[in-house]
Amino acid sequence: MLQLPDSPPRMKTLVSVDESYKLCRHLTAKYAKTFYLGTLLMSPAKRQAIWAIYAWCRRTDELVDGPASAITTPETLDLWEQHLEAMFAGHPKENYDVALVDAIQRFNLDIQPFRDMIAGQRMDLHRSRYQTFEELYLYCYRVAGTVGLMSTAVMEVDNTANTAPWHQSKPLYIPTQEAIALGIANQLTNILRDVGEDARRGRIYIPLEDLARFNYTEQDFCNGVVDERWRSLMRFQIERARQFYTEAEKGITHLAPDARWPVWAASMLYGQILDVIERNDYDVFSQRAYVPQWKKLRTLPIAWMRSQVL
Ligand SMILES: CC(C)=CCC/C(C)=C/CC/C(C)=C/CC/C(C)=C/[C@@H]1[C@@H](COP(=O)(O)OP(=O)(O)O)[C@]1(C)CC/C=C(\C)CC/C=C(\C)CCC=C(C)C
Ligand SMILES: Nc1ncnc2c1ncn2[C@@H]1O[C@H](COP(=O)(O)OP(=O)(O)OP(=O)(O)O)[C@@H](O)[C@H]1O
Ligand SMILES: [Mn+2]
Repeated sequence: MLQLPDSPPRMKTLVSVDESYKLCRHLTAKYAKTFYLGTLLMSPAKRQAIWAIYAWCRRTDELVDGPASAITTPETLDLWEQHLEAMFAGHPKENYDVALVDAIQRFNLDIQPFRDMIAGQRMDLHRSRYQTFEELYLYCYRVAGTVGLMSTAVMEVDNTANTAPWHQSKPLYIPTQEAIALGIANQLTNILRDVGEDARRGRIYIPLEDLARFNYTEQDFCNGVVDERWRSLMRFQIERARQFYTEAEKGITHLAPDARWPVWAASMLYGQILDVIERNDYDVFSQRAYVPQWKKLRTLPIAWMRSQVL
C-alpha cells in the first residue's frame, strides 16, 4: 500500500532532493510499466520531474481508488488540497513532496491542473454513473487531461525546429488541446480496459446514453454479457478513443525535440491496449487487456522514427 500523509501532520526530518526523486522513480517503475518506459527516453531533468508528478498523481488517485479509499471523505481531499498549496508555497511535508517542490520550482509548474485533478477525484467519491459523454469528458479532463498539462510544462514547447527561418518570429504554438487530448485518450483506454474491475465495484464509466444507443442495459453490464450489442458498443468506444489519440499526436511536433520520442512512445504503447481489446473479441469482463513487454520494446524504434519525421 502507498504511504499516504500521516494524520495529524507532524514535524519530521525529510530526505534529500536526490533521495526523494529516487522514491518517486521507484513508485513510477512499480505502478506504471508503460509510462516508466516512456520516461527512460527523456533527458534526466525531465524524467525526474515526471516521476515526481507521477508519484503525486498516483497518491492522489490512491486516496479514492486504493485500499484506504473506504476512509476517504471530502474532508480528506480538502486536507490533500491544503497539502498541495503548501508544496506550491515551497513547503514539503512528506518525503515524496521534496522532489515535487523541486520540480515545481525548476519547471515553474502551474497549480491549477493539480487542483483540477483533486476535483476529479472528488467526483469518484460520489459518482458511479455518467449519463452523457460530456459528463464523462469533464471527469477525464480532470483526472487525466490535467496530467497532459502538467507533463507539457516539463516536456517544454518548441516548434522553432519545424519553422522556416523567415517565420521564426511567429509566437510559439502551445499544444494545450493536444496535451489534454492525450490524457483523455489514455483515460478512455483505461476505462475500457478496466470495465470488469470497475463493474465488480459497482462503477460504470461508459456513458449510459451509449449503453442505451446499443440497446445494452445496466443489468447486462453487471452480468458481464458479451454479445453483438456489447461488441458494437465497444467498437464505438474504441473509435472515439482513437480520435483523441489522433488529435493528440498532431501536437507532438510542437514539443521540444527531446520530448517527442517519449511522448510518441507513451501514446503508441497505451493505444496498443485498444488493439488487445479487439484481439480479445471485446471481452473486458473476464480478461485484462495486457501488452507484453517484448511488444512494448518493439514499439520504441517505430516511435523514434515517428518523432523524427512527423
Ligand atoms: C511518458 C509520460 C509523459 C508520462 C506521464 C506520466 C504521468 C505523470 C502519469 C500520471 C498518471 C496518474 C497516476 C494519474 C492519476 C489518475 C489516473 C489513474 C489516470 C490514468 C492513468 C493510467 O495509469 P495506469 O494505467 O497505471 O492506471 P491504473 O490506475 O493502473 O488503472 C491515466 C490513464 C492518465 C494518464 C494520462 C497521461 C499520461 C497524460 C499524457 C499526456 C501527455 C504526456 C501530454 C503530451 C503532450 C502532447 C502535446 C501530446
Ligand atoms: N495478463 C497479465 N499477465 C501478466 N501480468 C499482468 C497481466 N495484467 C497485468 N499484469 C501485471 O499487473 C500489474 C498491473 O497491471 P497494469 O496493466 O496496470 O500494469 P502497469 O504496470 O500499471 O502498466 P500500465 O502503465 O500499462 O498500466 C503490472 O505489474 C503488470 O505487469
Ligand atoms: Mn496500471
